[in-house]
Amino acid sequence: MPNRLAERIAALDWSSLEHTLDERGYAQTPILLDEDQCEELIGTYEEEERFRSTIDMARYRFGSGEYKYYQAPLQDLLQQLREGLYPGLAGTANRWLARLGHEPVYPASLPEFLGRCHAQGQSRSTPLILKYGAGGYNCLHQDLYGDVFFPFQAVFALNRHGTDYTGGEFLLVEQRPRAQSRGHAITLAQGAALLFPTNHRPVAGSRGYYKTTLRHGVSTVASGTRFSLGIIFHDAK
Ligand SMILES: O=C(O)CCC(=O)C(=O)O
Ligand SMILES: [Fe+2]
Repeated sequence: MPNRLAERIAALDWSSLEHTLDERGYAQTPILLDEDQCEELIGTYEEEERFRSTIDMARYRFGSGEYKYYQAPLQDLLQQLREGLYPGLAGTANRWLARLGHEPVYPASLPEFLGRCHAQGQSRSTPLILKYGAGGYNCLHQDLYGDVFFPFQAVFALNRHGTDYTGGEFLLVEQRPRAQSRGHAITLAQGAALLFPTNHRPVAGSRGYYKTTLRHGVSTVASGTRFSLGIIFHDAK
């Protein structure tokens, strides 16, 4: 059987994604995971041996809901997504560094980048699946798990907004220097990903680029159950 996920990843229009990332800071991909693949991933949720840890978000006051970090080695689907999305994002990560006056630091491939994480003692796998029931939410946060971090991450909607759940919009809040913050509420199609900055982004100002700080979260799920998949590229301490 042809590997359709690999084809869909290979067919991504990076010049358009890069343009959108540069202009808006975040970009949605077309549908990369079909319904069966989304269901397969949701199905892993109860298979405890696949995970290295389970977090009850209320316990840490992260929100209300639960998430689980997949144990390495990742299943093919997750490995393909993580490796396949990395190179296009690394180009933008390096371009953004240049805009802020820094040298490029992100290597071209995920294995090289993970090698750096591991050399810094960050070797715990970070891709995760999240589940929120009615009333669930995720407080605004950043996912930095050590000194080495990749400046983009991806989140996939695994089920259908409006059908499987209502509410539960993805939230991205951009804190501008000496100005009020701007919020974006985003609903993703099942199987599509949002690519967004983990930490900062450069914005064009009248005297060159300045840096804004981004945080993300999820608004309250009004009804149903919402599942999502987070692809974080750096490993954790
Ligand atoms: O459930 C969501 O959409 C947010 C997930 C999240 O915080 C992440 O992937 O880092
Ligand atoms: Fe997150």
